[in-house]
Amino acid sequence: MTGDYAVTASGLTRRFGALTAVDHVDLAISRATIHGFLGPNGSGKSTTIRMLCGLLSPTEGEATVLGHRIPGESEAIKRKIGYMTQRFSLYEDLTVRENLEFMADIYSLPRKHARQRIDELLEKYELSDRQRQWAGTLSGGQKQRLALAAVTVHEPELLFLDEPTSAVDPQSRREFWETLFELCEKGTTILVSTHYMDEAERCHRLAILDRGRVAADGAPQGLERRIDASIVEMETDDPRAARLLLADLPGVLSVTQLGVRLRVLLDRSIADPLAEVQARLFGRGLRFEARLTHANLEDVFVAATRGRYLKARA
Ligand SMILES: Nc1ncnc2c1ncn2[C@@H]1O[C@H](COP(=O)(O)OP(=O)(O)OP(=O)(O)O)[C@@H](O)[C@H]1O
Repeated sequence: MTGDYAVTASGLTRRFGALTAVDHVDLAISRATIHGFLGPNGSGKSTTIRMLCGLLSPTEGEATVLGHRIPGESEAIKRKIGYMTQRFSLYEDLTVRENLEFMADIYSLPRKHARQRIDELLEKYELSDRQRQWAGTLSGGQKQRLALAAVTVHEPELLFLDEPTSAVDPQSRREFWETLFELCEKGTTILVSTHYMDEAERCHRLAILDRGRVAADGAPQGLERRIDASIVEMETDDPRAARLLLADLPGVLSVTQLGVRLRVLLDRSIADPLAEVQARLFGRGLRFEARLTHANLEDVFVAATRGRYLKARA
């Protein structure tokens, strides 16, 4: 079975003292797909990735990465993967080219092959004319491109990208994702963590992590169809008052304001969510219009985490 999958995990768990950072996570990531990890700060995304890279030992559970077991075969895994962190892990006082040469050296690429590969990557990531510039002086988008070039010098079969787009602008994010799809089409498997819903939506499959557990797992469109909540969208002349009235209605998971519109998520157990919302607002001096609507990925995230994070922000 592991032949079909680049990564499998069963009951993968990591504790730090009393804290369970990753709590019995199961995974099956097909080869040549993009698999997303979506989750709030501290939900265990980085810790899971670090275990799968062989950098951190699990407290419990099992996993295979490209057919190798972790943690026992971590050394074999490290040669076949690329791992890019939020901070890009570049050597700021080396030049762009030296950063790539250093990585080629780590992976023992023969000198001639390394030179060709580095030229190819500099061209591909539009860094040829900056190859003698210190990496520390590059812009955020350029650093990101160099970091991706650096972790793909040895043409890894599997890429772990831990929030790779958190420090770059929307245009760079878009271009970065186009590159990920190109790599994926050529056979690379990618596991990417993100806080952005639009990025999560682009993954072939997605795991939503919450407090170390997989709270939902599947193709983004499937998750939207199978959501465990009802959604009422409404327009009102006093969104703030309506939001306050709805926030404590039993069964309401979250109320999000979008200009004059409100998006209300209610527990699936409520038989007639539209009637509940209307009953709460009637006779309160508000003008409003409400309707049931389809879920988007943010709704799935809120339902999977039972509104914990949006409610906390409201
Ligand atoms: N080495 C460590 N020692 C102690 N606690 C740790 C260690 N590494 C992570 N943790 C804790 O484990 C939990 C999960 O952290 P992790 O970095 O995996 O979350 P995350 O989902 O990647 O968060 P973010 O989105 O902020 O990067 C956090 O509470 C964190 O403080």
